[in-house]
Amino acid sequence: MVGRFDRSLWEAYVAANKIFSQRVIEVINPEDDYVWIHDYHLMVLPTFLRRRFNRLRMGFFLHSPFPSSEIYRTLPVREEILKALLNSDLIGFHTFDYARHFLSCCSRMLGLEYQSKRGYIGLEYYGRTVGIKIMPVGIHMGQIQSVLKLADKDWRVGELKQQFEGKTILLGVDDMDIFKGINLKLLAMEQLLKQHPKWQGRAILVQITNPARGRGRDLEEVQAEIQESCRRINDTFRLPGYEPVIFIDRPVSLSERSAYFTIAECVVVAAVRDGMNLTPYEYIVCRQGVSGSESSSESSDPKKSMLVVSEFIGCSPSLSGAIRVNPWNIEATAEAMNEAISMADSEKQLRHEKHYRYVSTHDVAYWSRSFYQDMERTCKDHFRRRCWGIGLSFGFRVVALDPNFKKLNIDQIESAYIKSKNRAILLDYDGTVMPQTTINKTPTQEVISIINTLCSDVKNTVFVVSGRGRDSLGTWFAPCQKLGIAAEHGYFMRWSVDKDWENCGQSNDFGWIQIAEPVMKLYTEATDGSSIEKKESGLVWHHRDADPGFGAAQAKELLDHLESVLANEPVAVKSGQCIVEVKPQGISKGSVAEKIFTSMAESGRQADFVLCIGDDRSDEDMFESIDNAIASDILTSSKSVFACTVGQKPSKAKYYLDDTSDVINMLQALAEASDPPPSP
Ligand SMILES: O=P(O)(O)OC[C@H]1O[C@H](O[C@H]2O[C@H](CO)[C@@H](O)[C@H](O)[C@H]2O)[C@H](O)[C@@H](O)[C@@H]1O
Repeated sequence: MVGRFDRSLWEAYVAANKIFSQRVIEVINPEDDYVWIHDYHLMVLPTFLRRRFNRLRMGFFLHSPFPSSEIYRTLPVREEILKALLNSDLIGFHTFDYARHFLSCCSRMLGLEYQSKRGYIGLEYYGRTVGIKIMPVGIHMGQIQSVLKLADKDWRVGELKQQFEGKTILLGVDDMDIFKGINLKLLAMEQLLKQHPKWQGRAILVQITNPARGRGRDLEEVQAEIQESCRRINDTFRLPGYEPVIFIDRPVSLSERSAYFTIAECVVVAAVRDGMNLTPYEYIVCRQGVSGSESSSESSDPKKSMLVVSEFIGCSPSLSGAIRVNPWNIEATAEAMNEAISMADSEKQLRHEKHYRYVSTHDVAYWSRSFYQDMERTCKDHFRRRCWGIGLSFGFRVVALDPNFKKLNIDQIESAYIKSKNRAILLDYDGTVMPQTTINKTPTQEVISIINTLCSDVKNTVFVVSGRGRDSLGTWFAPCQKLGIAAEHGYFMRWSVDKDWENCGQSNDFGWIQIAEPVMKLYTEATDGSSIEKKESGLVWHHRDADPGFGAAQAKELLDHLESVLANEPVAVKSGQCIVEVKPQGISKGSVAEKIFTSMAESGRQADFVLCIGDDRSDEDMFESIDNAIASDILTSSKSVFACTVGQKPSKAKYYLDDTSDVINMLQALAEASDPPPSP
């Protein structure tokens, strides 16, 4: 039966996490301590701790699988859990698959894209970079090695060797729960004896099963199935002095378990889901043995071990010498078991050596050191940044900003505006004065009126600087007679309606379109919802209407593809908001800004006030050009330079506004502070 979501259970879970947070808060020193939270029981704890301490250094490690977004998205509290985890600084997973599922949920449900920088994966979340760590946990080498030295283990090894003399032991060690695939393993054993009769009377499956920790009908059904399979297999294949399945369902100490590992030719894990599963690691270390142990298996003979492991468990990717199986495929698992126990000793030894090298170096101490180092790196700027918490309940998050990155204060810019005499006002279009989500891209009457008021102040030089084509911009802004327009990132420029368009391109060679267009078409055909926009000077591939994850992945691939095929062409390939664009070399919003500042300076009206505002990567070129213009004295360095990005994100701009409505409000304030047009 599929369980329904029960809100009261969720509330109890949240309440338990809250109580946990209160205890943690009592004991930590938030300035010095690192907090490392473990596993699914405490997934919303980061929010409770972050609410209390904005700058607390906090990591989270999930020891269980993170489901694929197709499953996760059915959860009624899906956003709450993701947002809570994102209040940590570093989120760890055992495998790339689990991390990939989490990242894809963040992309699909929260619209967050991850970036990989120099090998580290990070998610930008309100100015904080949340690190993603992929590192499977290891075992405690010291603990196992000390158990291996115990006399009672040696004694038990001796007993077992006697008991199973001449037999080949396949071993299973699992908890009794519904995910461990114990019955699938028994069915595979039965199949092995049928498919390969030579093992009848010789191969034994010893299945150690730790007593169940839970209860319920599902578990009872699984237990009944297991009992029935054991009975059937033994009734069918039993011989005098031979039981093919030995089922041990009592608590087994680590020392006794080690003895079983020592005598087993192969360990089989058939779990259908398991976060990690360290049984194979323990087995490998026990088969290696330690010097000082008396049991003969730990002689100086070459060591060997064999593993058959389910591909659905976290340790599977790290065990490259194991035979990996889909445990639901009984025949294939039986074949893998046969292959494992029939393999030549030399091959078993090589596989064992490879595994032992990995397991002994990647132990639990290595894992925790590595996580801690990544936490240190991820949190290194915590106390330098300005942080504040916003949002209620699970919407709570901390906004962190570089100390030099401030929200644009309207009073401050207005006062600088009033004091200045020559102003340069450069406005991006999409995402700045026009919301990205609006379908009708024609500017509103309000925008036209504000821009017209700004243009009619003789102190102002106002430009719309956009990636869009000159036809649409020219039509939309026809009522703004004095407005300058830079279209297609500045390939075309016009200083006012009564002036001609200038072509600023350095080359008329558009042969590259023959190369770029077929590549873009290929991606368009392969990516449902994507399209190509042809501009006069460039080509744009749009993926806003494609599946978010697939579109973003295809965009990365396309960018790479175009860069390589166009390497010798006079073009630049850039990505932007849901676009990949090819445009002529030397054309950028940065050069537009430079031209405007230079022209103003040359006409004796050097700008003493600059407002430059945009939201996208192409606008960063404008922000950068301001610094260059100051360095080359085209602009004077004064406090009246306002480079502003829309949305809080890493930027070369010193200021930000939250969204387009903030931009319009700010421009409205400047319009109100403007001088009226001179009387005719
Ligand atoms: O420089 P901007 O004014 O910010 O213009 C950049 C691009 O704007 C247009 O694309 C944007 O709007 C599309 C919807 O109409 C949207 O799907 C896309 O994601 C946005 O980036 C324009 O189509 C591009 O040519 C411009 O480069």
